[in-house]
Amino acid sequence: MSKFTVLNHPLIQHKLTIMRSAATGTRNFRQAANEIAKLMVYEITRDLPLKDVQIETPMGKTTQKVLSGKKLAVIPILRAGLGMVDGVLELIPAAKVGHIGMYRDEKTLKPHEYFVKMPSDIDQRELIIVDPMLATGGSANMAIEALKKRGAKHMRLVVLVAAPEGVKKVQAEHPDVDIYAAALDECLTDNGYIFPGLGDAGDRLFGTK
Ligand SMILES: O=P(O)(O)OC[C@H]1O[C@H](OP(=O)(O)OP(=O)(O)O)[C@H](O)[C@@H]1O
Ligand SMILES: O=c1cc[nH]c(=O)[nH]1
Ligand SMILES: [Mg+2]
Repeated sequence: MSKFTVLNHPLIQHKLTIMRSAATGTRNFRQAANEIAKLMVYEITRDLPLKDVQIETPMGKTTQKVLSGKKLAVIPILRAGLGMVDGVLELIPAAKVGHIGMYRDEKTLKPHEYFVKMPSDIDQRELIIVDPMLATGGSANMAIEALKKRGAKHMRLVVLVAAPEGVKKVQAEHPDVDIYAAALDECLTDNGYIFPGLGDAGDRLFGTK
């Protein structure tokens, strides 16, 4: 079974409350999404491998640490996942970005894939899949499947708000994919929205309601 971790740093909780509030407009919603993504990536990259390098400071020679060059890629699930990409890239500016487009049918809640464009070497990269919402888990599962079909081997899923139903579904179908969330909410509503959640993340990020 994969790990499910809630990253509840006080700054993350504070910014998530801003996102949840119906009074928050597009600009502040978008800013908070990127800031939380950045804080979450800071937390989940604690285990990145380091290697020794010889450098020279103005005072003389020394051996110090740098990242060992593990290759990373950020994979936003469109549209709403785009709202987290800039935050991640602020900390990992050299990461490649692969896009996967999915929309959820409003009536059936079934996900539909409409776009996939990945870096050619995703089989050799550690993938960080980002999407603000993990509701039924259908979209995340289909995205992970699409990545595995293209050779991806190592990936983690980073979401802002998760519903228990979605966590259970991804863990059941993809026990190799660890999940990180800023919050685990109570439940899904009858029409498949997370409660208390933050509403429709894509619409709030892009002002399309
Ligand atoms: O866990 P699920 O039940 O599949 O729901 C979660 C999905 O729904 C939202 O996307 P949406 O379909 O609204 O597309 P959008 O990002 O274009 O708004 C969200 O960003 C997730 O991708
Ligand atoms: O609460 C939800 C569930 C799915 N997608 C969203 O944007 N919000
Ligand atoms: Mg949406």
